[in-house]
Amino acid sequence: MGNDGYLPLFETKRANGRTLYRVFAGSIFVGICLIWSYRVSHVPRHGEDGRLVWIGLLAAELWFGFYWFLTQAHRWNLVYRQTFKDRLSHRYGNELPGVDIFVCTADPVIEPPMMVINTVLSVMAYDYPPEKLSVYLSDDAGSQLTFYALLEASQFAKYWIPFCKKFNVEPRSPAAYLDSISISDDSKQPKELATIKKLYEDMKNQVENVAKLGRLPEVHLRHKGFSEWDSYSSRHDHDTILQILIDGKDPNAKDSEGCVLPTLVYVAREKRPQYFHNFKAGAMNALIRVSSAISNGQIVLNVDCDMYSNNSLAVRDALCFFMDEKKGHEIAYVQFPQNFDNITKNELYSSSLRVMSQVEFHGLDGYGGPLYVGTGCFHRRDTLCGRKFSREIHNEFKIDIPKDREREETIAVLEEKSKVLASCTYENNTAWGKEMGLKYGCPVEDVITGLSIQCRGWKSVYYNPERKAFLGVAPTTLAQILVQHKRWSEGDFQILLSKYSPAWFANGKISLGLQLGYCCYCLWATNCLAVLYYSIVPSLYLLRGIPLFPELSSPWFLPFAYVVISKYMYSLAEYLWSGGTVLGWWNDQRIWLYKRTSSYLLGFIDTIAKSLGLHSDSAFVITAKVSKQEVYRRYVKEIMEFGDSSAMFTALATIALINLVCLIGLMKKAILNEGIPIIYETMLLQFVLCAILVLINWPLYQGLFFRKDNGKMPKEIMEFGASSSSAMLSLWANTALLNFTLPAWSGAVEDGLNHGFNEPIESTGICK
Ligand SMILES: O=c1ccn([C@@H]2O[C@H](COP(=O)(O)OP(=O)(O)O[C@H]3O[C@H](CO)[C@@H](O)[C@H](O)[C@H]3O)[C@@H](O)[C@H]2O)c(=O)[nH]1
Ligand SMILES: [Mn+2]
Repeated sequence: MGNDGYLPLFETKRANGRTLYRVFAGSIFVGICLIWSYRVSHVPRHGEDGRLVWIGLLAAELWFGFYWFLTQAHRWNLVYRQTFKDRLSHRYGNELPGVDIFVCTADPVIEPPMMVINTVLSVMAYDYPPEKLSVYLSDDAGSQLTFYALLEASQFAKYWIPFCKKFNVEPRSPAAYLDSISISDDSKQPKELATIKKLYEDMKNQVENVAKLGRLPEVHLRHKGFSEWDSYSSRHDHDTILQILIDGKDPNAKDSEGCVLPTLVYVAREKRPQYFHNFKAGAMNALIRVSSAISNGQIVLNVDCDMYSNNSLAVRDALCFFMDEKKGHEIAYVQFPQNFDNITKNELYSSSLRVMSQVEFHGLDGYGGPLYVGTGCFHRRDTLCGRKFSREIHNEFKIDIPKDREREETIAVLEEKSKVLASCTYENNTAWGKEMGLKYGCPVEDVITGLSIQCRGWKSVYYNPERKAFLGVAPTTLAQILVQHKRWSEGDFQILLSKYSPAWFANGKISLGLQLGYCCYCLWATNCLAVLYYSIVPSLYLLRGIPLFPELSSPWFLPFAYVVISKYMYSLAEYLWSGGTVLGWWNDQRIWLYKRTSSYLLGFIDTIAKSLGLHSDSAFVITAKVSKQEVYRRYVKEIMEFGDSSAMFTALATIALINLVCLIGLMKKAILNEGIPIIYETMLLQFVLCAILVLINWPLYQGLFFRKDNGKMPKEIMEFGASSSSAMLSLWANTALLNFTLPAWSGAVEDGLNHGFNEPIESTGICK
């Protein structure tokens, strides 16, 4: 309670142990400075072997040190939030603002309609006055199948919502709920459970049958909504399709218990080949306009079609922030973490974003608020539409409860009026996509939009309650995760170079901590250079016997050892605190490397090419939400999936092979020359680096050499990786260029080994 007796609707607590953490971080910083001093004071003289490479290492270490500094913005000032929903209910009762919920989908094959309608049903069943809830589904594929599924869902909702309320069901996605309970003949189970399950199964069978057949049976086509497809040519060329499936204001729209139902609307905005549609940002902006004509809720929740609501009270949680009388007026959006319900124990692809949601976002929250990450986020409608913050703003939720709930116009008129708002030309010569709504031109429309809102003076809040508010589908193959991270790293890097850059545009508009926090993500892509360098060059020099790090007996060894060991011990501890396992952390380190040497590399190249005008807007590759059974089985068993060919795999395979050859070459050399103690003394760090790179790449070697299943590395990658790594090695070894064929590769390896083994090395190497 405040001094004036005011009971806030939420409280904010700073994390314990911050001083301890800061002392620890300070000690690492000292270590980093010592590493830098070592590099600067030991540069080989002009003409000496390894001078250039040394300068490269200095650059890489300066980068790593600088980047480490940026990551401190995520850890320096963690805060945790707590809401008081009982106070909200007590103070406001049912006098709550309207909430419009936007669900986006874009492809009925990779985002199956059953998944989409489960998400829709879960948000329709929020514990919130239904007359104030409206759900909009944006379908960028304009798919009849998705529309049909939604139509079915609108019928099923009449039974599902009262069932949820009567039995206080959680989660309110029917699939997730029914999967979580076992249905038995047990008489203790209510008979309603069996009934609802049967209804759900019937609906599922119907939808899946229609999907299998690829067309709708005659009887279904009778619904007037399907006539909207009469003028439809393709998903890239059609009129706006808009159907109000449930009108919450219609006195006849009641559930099976006679209670009001939330409004439910299907929208496929107009698409024409000559108009660029701006992906999800375009879909969201169309929804903002359409919903303003139909329900105009003051709060907008946005979820991706795979992110079902796992906590029916989340709307009330969000309102505790917006409606707090003292601080609520500053808050533009409340972001919940992205959580997933298909994460395996040790997360082979590190797809849970665990540390980000358990640590980093709490850190950003301490500096003014988290990024907007596109899903699980509640916005004020007006801030999303470009409103600036001003001190005069006070809580101004208009809680009007219309006595007469009937509409002045007919649904048909309203539908026609709303269609115009979703047309291709509506945005011509307007501020939409620039100063209004979500921003266009960036593959991470969410982050850039959130940043611009914060730059207009608003704060945001990160709320990470114990019971997860949303659960989605994480990528289940290596290729998917790499492609997703390419999009993210590329988009974030574009933001850095854009006019909204957190580095300069945000100066003075948001706190320095938040600026650094944003830069940390915006510089993901740039990490590729230093990591590539570090994961190739020291190993090549190891093979040649040229030390690049201090010897074990040198005092300079200590800062290296200290920084590496303490940084990684801390990272392990952080991962475990965040709920992960030791093996999960190890997998996370692997994906850390893979992302940097493939996704970020391509993201970096594409962004540079784009800023030089060499290629146009980047596409939005939608993340698949279903996989073949066989692939899924491997995912559950945590067996890495390579399968299809991908340029990114080539980069990974090349690096893995180079390190393998270097390590084998070194071992051979050491054993034959009895040089192990010398390596230990002179090149321990380099050896450890190379050995860890080999160890961490183990699943990749398995995929390349040992696996027989369909998830193994494709042959082309094997060939290409082998030739590119042998080319690099042979260039390096200065021997004749090798043939780029597979059989020759073994020869290349042999050559590499022989070279390392036989040739005396000029500089301080061990083979002198
Ligand atoms: O043209 C498009 C492309 C995508 N989407 C929808 O956008 C959402 C996100 O797409 P997804 O492929 O699942 O991307 P993710 O990488 O999982 O998405 C994260 O990153 C995106 C930005 O890169 C954000 O838009 C998302 O909200 C965020 O969850 C999905 O619901 C799609 O249906 C559209 O509506 N129209
Ligand atoms: Mn997604």
